[in-house]
This record gives sequence, C-alpha cells and structure tokens, in this order.
Amino acid sequence: MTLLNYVDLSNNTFDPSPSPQWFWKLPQLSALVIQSGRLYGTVPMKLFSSPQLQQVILDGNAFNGTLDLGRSISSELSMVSFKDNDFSSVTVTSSYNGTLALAGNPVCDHLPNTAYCNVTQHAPSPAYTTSLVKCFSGACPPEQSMSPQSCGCAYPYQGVMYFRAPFFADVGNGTAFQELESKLWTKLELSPGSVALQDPFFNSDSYMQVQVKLFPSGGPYFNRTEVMRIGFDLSNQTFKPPKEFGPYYFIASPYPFPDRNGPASKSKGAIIGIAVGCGVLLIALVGAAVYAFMQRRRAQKATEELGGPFASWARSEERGGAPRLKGARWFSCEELKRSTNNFAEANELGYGGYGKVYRGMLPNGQFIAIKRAQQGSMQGGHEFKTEIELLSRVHHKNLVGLVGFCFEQGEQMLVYEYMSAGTLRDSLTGKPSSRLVSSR
Ligand SMILES: Nc1ncnc2c1ncn2[C@@H]1O[C@H](COP(=O)(O)OP(=O)(O)OP(=O)(O)O)[C@@H](O)[C@H]1O
Repeated sequence: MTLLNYVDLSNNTFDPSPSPQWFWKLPQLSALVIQSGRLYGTVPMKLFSSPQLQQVILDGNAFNGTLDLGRSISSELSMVSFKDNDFSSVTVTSSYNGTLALAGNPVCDHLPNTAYCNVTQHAPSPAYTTSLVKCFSGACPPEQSMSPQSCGCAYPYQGVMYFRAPFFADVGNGTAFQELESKLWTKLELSPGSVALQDPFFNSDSYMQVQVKLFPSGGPYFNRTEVMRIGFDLSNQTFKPPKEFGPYYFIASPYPFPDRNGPASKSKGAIIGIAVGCGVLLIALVGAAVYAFMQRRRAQKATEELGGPFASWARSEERGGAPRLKGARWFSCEELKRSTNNFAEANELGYGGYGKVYRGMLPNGQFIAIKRAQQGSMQGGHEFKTEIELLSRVHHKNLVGLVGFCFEQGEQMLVYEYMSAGTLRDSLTGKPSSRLVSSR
C-alpha cells in the first residue's frame, strides 16, 4: 500500500462513508481520484500536505463543511477539484498556485464570479491540434495523412492516448501538447516534427483522449520492426510523457502494412516463389493424371487378357482365379437366352434336382442341353468353379460331355451336349424326343 502512487476509485457503489484514513497515509501518492464515491464529511487537511501529491479529484461526492487546504500545501500539488460537493466555505492560502475547482458547491452561491466556481474553466480555449499551415492544403488518399514534418502523404502509425489524470484541464494548452509532441519524436526515435496530435478532449470517464499520429521518415510506410518497437513503447508505457500528463494508456489502430494492399505490392521474391510453387504443383498434377490414365489402361488390358468369363469370375470371386477348363467354354446369359428362345417353355426338356433343363441350339447349329440352376440349388462361386473344372475333365463315350457354363447376372448354368435320343427311360418307354423350338 505504501508504494501506491495513483489511486482512481471513481464510479463505484461504495457504502456512504467519511474520508478513509489512508488518504494521508500513502507517502508515494501522486494522484487521488474518486469521483461519485459517496464520501461525506470533512476533508482532512493533512491530505494536501502529502509530499508527492499532485492531483486531487473528488468530484460528485457529499463532502461538506469547510474545505481547508491548510498551510503546508505540497509544492507538487497542481489540481484540486471538488466539483458538485456540499462545501459551504473554503479556505485556501495564497501559496497555492494550482487549479481549484468548486463549481456545484453551496459556497459558489456566495462567490459565483470567482475562478474556483467557473463552470467553464476546463475548456477556455479551442482544443489543440498540430498545425499543418505550412503544408498549404491538399488531401491524402484513404489511410494516409499529411506529415507535419515533410508535408507529404504517408501511412502514420496511430492510436489514442488516454491520460487518466492530467494535471491540467485546458485542452487548448499548446505548451503542454507541444512538449508531448517533442517528447514523442525524441523518445520514439522519429524525425523531429513527425508527430501530429489531434482534438484532445475529456471523455465520459474524465480521461483526456488525444489522437496521436506518428509519421515514418524514410518513405510512406513504417516497417514491421519499427511498428513493433513504437507500439511496444506506447502500449507498455515504456514511453514516459511529460509530467503534467500523468499516467496514460494507449490503444493502437491496426497498421496498414504494404502487403495488405494486394498482389501488386508484394515483393519480387514472393511473386517468384509463388510462381515456382504453382508451376511445380501443375507439373505434379499433370504427372499424377498421366500415371492414373496409364494405370487404368493397364488394368483394362489385364481385364481384356483375362477374358470375359474369367474377368467376371475374378470380379465376383475373392478366392481362387479363373477356372482351369478342358474343352468347355464360357457362355453369356444373352447367348443362352437366344439359343433357347428366351428359355421358352416349349424348349424345356425336363426337371431335375439342379433345376429345369432346356434344349438349345448354338449359332453353328450344335444342339445343347442347358441345366439352369434354380434358387435353392445355387452353389457358392467357389463350389461352382470346382464342379465345372471336374466336369470338363470327365470324357467318356457313355457320359454326356460338358460344353460350357454360364456364371453371371446371378445365374449358374451348365451346358451339355444334347442327347437327341432322350433318356434311358425314354428309350425303355418308347417316348419320342421333343422337337427343338429355336429363336432362329
Ligand atoms: N444332355 C441331355 N440331353 C437331352 N436331355 C437331357 C439331357 N440332360 C437332361 N435331359 C433331360 O432333362 C431331364 C432332367 O435331367 P437331370 O439330369 O437334371 O435330372 P436327373 O436325371 O434327375 O439328375 P439330377 O438329379 O442329377 O439333376 C432328364 O430327364 C432329360 O429328359
């Protein structure tokens, strides 16, 4: 606590209370600001003799009785403001040369024309703004401003300085603001005159707000390092303003670096880098497309080499490869449909455990018997393959030879040589064989 030098407790909802003891027990205190703090009673005289004290702003409270600054007023004290309190009298010695503001106290009913009671004493002159008269007139493009040093347009580093408790209330105080300008360009290592201050005013928090513009000296822009350095010095309050400005904080505006303004302002190196990168990417994409195309062609060729049925077999089968057949071939469903006139009823030869048996005729005139598996007798692909491999190997004069098979579109069909003489039973019973009904 003893190290506190700046106290601002304004606008809090404290319980109404008299002046706290610590008011005059903080040896380092330089500014005491409690506006609308619900304080009442008398103000202890000791407060004003605190050795470091420069500023007392206790507006909007309910202090009453007599305001007595005492006889040993701190030589540092320059501002005492008790506006809108209930003081009925005031005692101040001639040794005090600073500002005393008492507007809004009953005492001013008796002393309306004194400087203490002048309501407008805070703004006696127009707000200070850095002069550009030597630059004649002339407008700058958006985001640029005219430098008071070179009179040229440039991109300033700018922001707002908030002085929380300046020791003066006159926003037209040219001497103070010129001192601030000079300290800014000196401490921030800028060219003399390259600082512009604009329209200082007291905001609703009673902070003095000043728009600050700092101009580059070697061109229209600051570089990143300079912006970081200046921004750090102001934002972290490494920069110390003249004493009468008191404590402050700084809110910077974003800086419009040249690379934000589009590709035209990008460096040559960056453009070359981007172009090379795009070229490499394009070559890689073309290479990938050619490779994919070649792979597809190879896959198609391999499929064609495998042959229709075996390719189909390979697609539908996970286990095993194409069947190894002897003298039997693959038929497409379409081919067998045509040969039986779309499996016409008239071409049915019989019905066995496997399913219906149809008579058919191939385009070369060969008759065939087609055993078409019905739903219940369908085998797994692997079993079907094993069966046709086995059947294709069996050749005997008393056995019907396997001509081929069909395995696609959910069909399993075995194609045999057609026995025109019918079955053994037919021969025994003397039943004649049926006439072939062909689609042709
Ligand atoms: N190669 C063929 N040539 C002419 N007709 C045939 C031929 N194979 C079968 N058939 C006819 O189809 C009918 C059914 O034959 P299929 O061999 O399917 O029955 P199956 O003799 O009961 O034997 P399985 O029970 O093993 O299927 C036979 O009765 C016959 O009339």
